[in-house]
Amino acid sequence: MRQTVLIVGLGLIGGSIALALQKSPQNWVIGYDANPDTLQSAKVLGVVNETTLDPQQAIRYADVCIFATPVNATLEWMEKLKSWELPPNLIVSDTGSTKSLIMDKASELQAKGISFIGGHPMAGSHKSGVLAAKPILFENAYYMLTPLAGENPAHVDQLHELLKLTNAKLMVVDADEHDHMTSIVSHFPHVVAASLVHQLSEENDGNKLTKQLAAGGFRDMTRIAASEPQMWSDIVQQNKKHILEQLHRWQAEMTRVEAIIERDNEEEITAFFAGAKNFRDDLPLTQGAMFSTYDLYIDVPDHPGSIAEVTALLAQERISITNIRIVETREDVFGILVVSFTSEEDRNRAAECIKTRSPYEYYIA
Ligand SMILES: NC(=O)c1ccc[n+]([C@@H]2O[C@H](COP(=O)([O-])OP(=O)(O)OC[C@H]3O[C@@H](n4cnc5c(N)ncnc54)[C@H](O)[C@@H]3O)[C@@H](O)[C@H]2O)c1
Ligand SMILES: O=C(O)C(=O)C[C@]1(C(=O)O)C=C[C@@H](O)C=C1
Repeated sequence: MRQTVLIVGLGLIGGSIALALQKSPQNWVIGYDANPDTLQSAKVLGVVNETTLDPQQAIRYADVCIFATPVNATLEWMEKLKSWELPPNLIVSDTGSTKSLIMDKASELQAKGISFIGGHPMAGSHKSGVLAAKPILFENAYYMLTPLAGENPAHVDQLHELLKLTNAKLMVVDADEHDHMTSIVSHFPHVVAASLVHQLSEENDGNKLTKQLAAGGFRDMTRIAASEPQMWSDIVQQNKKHILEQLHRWQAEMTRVEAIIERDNEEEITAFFAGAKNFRDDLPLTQGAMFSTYDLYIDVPDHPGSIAEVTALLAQERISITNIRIVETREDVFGILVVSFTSEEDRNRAAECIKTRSPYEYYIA
């Protein structure tokens, strides 16, 4: 079925959806963004088929409209829709990280005969903007849809079918349940990461050496503190109830940890870490293909050709690499080479190849 899709907000998420939808020649993607530079880049990079400066006009030709704007801006756009002239059978969706307030607003739209099906792909990055957009961002990630009771099932099916191009795992959930679940797996961790960075910043005021010592542990715990501030401000405002609930649980947890450390009982302290490790080891951490979990860390020396040597060995074994990057563990030392694969099997084969055919050490995180 030929479809015209209007995407409002062409950053990391809107741009990635636009690229994924263009995999089918049946889809024609029109893009709008409040930032003229983003709009220009989206056009030049082919992130969309066409751009518009007037979404109110462009929506008249759309079958589907997706808002991929920060969640407070999405509410504003939804309010505007009420007075716009819309085509019959238009399906409106969004990609927002919160769902309750957006679905409350969707009920107001439904009362006016506008079909709004909430959406949220559970993949992303601390990177933002159109330049970070990738068509594979959502591969294998969960993509939640939150249709209202009384939504036209044919519309849900149509949106589901369209979004299959993202290769995400689509599922339907209740909006409040969504906000509860995402508060612990996503929203509250962003608050904790930002607070840890604030804590380091204060410590660093006392001793400037402190931040130089931050290594892998601090980096891994705080990567998401580099995310887009406006986006997270909106999310925290919209999911205040559930985030505060998690924060109160965290305060109780810190009191519990404080008591464990005070008691100074080795067995109890080890059990505290072991309990967390056991649960963490079994987590089905699903991520977009861009951020594959099948990573191999290889300690390569800082001399020309060492990276080429590793990639050549893997190529000889016909093992495909999805990503390759260097992680800096220290400012003054050449980093660790992180090679990503699409499956555990490929990573195991690569590990065997590095072990038997190279002098380098490797580890799997
Ligand atoms: N970043 C993630 O990891 C992630 C993952 C899933 C869902 N989301 C959600 O998707 C949405 C977009 O996030 P993102 O990461 O793509 O952000 P982004 O900052 O990369 O992109 C947002 C885009 O929206 C544009 N914009 C801002 N206000 C606008 C407005 N009023 N009208 C039109 N355009 C406007 C910005 O110029 C920018 O290009 C947010 O609602 C976010 O909660 C983000
Ligand atoms: O990977 C990251 O950096 C993200 O923050 C992505 C992340 C998450 O918390 O997992 C962030 C917000 C979303 O709504 C979905 C995914």
